[in-house]
Amino acid sequence: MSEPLLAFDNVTAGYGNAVVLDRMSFSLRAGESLAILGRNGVGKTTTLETLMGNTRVKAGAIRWRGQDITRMPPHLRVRAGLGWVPQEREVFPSLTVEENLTVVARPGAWGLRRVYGLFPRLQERRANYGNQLSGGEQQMLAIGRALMTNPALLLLDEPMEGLAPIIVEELARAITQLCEQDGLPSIVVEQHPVLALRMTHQAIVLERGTVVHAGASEALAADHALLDKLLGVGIEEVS
Ligand SMILES: Nc1ncnc2c1ncn2[C@@H]1O[C@H](COP(=O)(O)OP(=O)(O)OP(=O)(O)O)[C@@H](O)[C@H]1O
Repeated sequence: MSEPLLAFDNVTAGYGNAVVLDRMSFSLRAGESLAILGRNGVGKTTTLETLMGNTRVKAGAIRWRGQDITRMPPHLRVRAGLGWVPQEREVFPSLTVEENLTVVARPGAWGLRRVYGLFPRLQERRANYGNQLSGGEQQMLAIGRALMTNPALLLLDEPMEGLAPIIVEELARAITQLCEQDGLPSIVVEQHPVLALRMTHQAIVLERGTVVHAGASEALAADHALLDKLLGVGIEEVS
């Protein structure tokens, strides 16, 4: 089998002396999307932070496109193709939508026109400032901005958090389109398993910083008893 796009190999990592990830292993193949699920505080965000180089790795290795990036500084990881959409969105408030997008642009297939095609709402709001946007629009802008860097992998940390159901649907459609039609792999950290499993090919479930389940998203979504066991999701919530 060919080398995975991304692999965590027994990664132990945390903040200072605190260990959050405990010998974590998982991999992602090219063209696939992965959901990272788990209850509060199990290390989902820390997994993305570790991938971006923002934690202290004590043991194990991270390989990206065949290269060991375990010790690579964060800015070089961005240059190597990791596109990070932080949970806080971090839209620049005093720049317009269009400026927010163009300020980070790097050459590649993604440009303004394509981002506006994915999120027509951003085009309508292109002259508005970051601080004039709704939460949903900010999230679209955060994703659009990551796309403008022309990443090879998109990392989304709880993209739906706090958003109205209609916006959640719009974002879910866009994220699914990115992977299915545009062939852009993604990792989605989500509190809501049903939504995350719908948008992804593969899923891992974490408990106390380690992977306790790995498999196809569709299979996990259909196994209500397993979902309940792993995540405490009642059957009524998954139907
Ligand atoms: N910057 C930090 N410094 C120290 N400890 C941290 C830091 N960020 C997170 N932690 C701790 O790491 C553990 C895992 O947190 P993390 O945010 O990765 O979990 P999560 O699964 O994403 O949770 P949630 O769904 O609540 O966001 C928690 O115990 C948290 O308190």
